[in-house]
Amino acid sequence: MKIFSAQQIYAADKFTIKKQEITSDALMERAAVQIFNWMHMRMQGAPVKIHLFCGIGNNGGDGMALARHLQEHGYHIAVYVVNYSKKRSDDFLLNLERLKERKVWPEFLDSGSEFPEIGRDDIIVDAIFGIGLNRPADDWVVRLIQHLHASQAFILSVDIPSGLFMDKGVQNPDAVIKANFVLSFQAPKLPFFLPGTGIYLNEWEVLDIGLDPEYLTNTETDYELSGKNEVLPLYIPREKFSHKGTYGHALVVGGSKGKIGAVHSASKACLVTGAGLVTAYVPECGVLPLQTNLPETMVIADEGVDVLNKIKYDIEPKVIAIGIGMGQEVSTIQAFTTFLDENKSPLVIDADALNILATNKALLKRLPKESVLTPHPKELERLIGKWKDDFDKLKKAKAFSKKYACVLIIKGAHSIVIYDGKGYVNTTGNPGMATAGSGDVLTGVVTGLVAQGYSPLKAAVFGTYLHGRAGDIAVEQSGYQALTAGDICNAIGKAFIDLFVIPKPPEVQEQAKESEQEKS
Ligand SMILES: NC(=O)C1=CN([C@@H]2O[C@H](COP(=O)(O)OP(=O)(O)OC[C@H]3O[C@@H](n4cnc5c(N)ncnc54)[C@H](O)[C@@H]3O)[C@@H](O)[C@H]2O)[C@H](O)CC1
Ligand SMILES: [K+]
Repeated sequence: MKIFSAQQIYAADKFTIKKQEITSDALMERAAVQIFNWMHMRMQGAPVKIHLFCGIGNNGGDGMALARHLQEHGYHIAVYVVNYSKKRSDDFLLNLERLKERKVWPEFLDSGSEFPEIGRDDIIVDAIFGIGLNRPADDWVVRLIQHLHASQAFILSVDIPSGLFMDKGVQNPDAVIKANFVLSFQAPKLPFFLPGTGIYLNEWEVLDIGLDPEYLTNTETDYELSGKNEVLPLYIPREKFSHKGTYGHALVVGGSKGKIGAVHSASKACLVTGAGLVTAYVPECGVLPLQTNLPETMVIADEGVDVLNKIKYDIEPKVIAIGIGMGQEVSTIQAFTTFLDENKSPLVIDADALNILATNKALLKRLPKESVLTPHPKELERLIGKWKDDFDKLKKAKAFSKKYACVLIIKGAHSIVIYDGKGYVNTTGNPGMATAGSGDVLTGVVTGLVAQGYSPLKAAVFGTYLHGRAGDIAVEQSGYQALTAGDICNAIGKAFIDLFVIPKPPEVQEQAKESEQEKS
């Protein structure tokens, strides 16, 4: 699914209005009807008080039009105009008039107003600012936002939580609505997925307001979401007459005394992702544990006993994962440098190899094109420098990926794969996966995919999805706290199978759950 910028959404509006020969208020009406239907289906006429806070732009216009539909269906509403500017949009004014025609008189709030009382069990509709926010909100609006939070009522935000910018981070946390739910038009917005801004919403859903498909299909976006629909076409089926050679030989280089487990996790993940052969290259101390615990992998011992000293082998791997548990001893740094000079295979680079690259930036030039780098936030900072906010981070990450022609996987709640000026935002995964070794498994999965012939970019996007999905499947058994990297690894097979499971409609899922409960 594409993630559009604010400018692209405005352009889509224009295009749609022209092509479908409709007025802009007809588009607003569609948006309002969609929200109304969503609410009506859930509330079924319940006599809960709904407070609608509407700005004076088109987001506020949506709120006004929604208020009209709620009123027509007998809902108990109170409408407020958050009067932060004299510059009202035409469609806001039109919908204000339509509301007045129905004898609904909104209360106008400004800097001198006493704010309305809101019950804990009431519902707040937040239509104060939409994607048009372009400067920080006035102090009194910030006070209003705090007042809404203090009520503890459920907050439903229209399009985007008010106070979030589309292209910059949060400067004043008090100036942003914390939404329980966001109903966003046509496509989700980038801030929903970034750590500094995503914390302002619990859940989101997209409502289709019928923007023109021609525009939506033909417009290239800087970001897109990677869900099941996007990754399924990447899947390469296994051939009947294939053999292990078909699926590539992967080499996993890393480990040091006390950190051999990292190589175990990555190698196992590589195997269960489908690589034909996996060889682990470790210091001598790693040979016995790996041979004992992971007999399906082959092991090559470095001349170093506790750390890597040479990185010499006589196989020709299709792909090499390097860095996990490797440490940064002087001899290891030297071995890694020599390795980069001689290496011809595609690379997946993680952990200590990233830290070595960060402190010796000249080495970055020696990476083969399309190397996959998998930094967590601290490793990323060492590579690209400090950032002002998430948007600045993405800009710097894109510049880095361009400069070194590499694929970056920025690990996080929504990992983002960066390549060739574009970001692929992952949709799978859960907080249980913030656990030791989880990243080693990701490295193994991506490596396993490259071994089988996936391009590095496809391997990064698909691998990140599979890794998260495996975590989601595993957490159902383990719970968040007890989830281990081993559980994620063991669920990778199920994540593949799940690609081909067609989700049942919600009511069927509900019935299945109920009959499960009855049985137990
Ligand atoms: N295709 C769609 O998705 C549609 C979305 N709709 C809704 O329209 C808004 C965007 O509307 P817009 O009028 O451009 O922006 P806002 O409602 O966010 O209004 C802000 C308004 O106020 C000015 N402004 C910005 N920041 C401040 C500030 N801090 N203080 C004071 N004033 C400010 C700014 O110049 C704007 O004029 C979108 O989110 C949807 O909700 C359409 O209804 C249908 C199509
Ligand atoms: K809003």
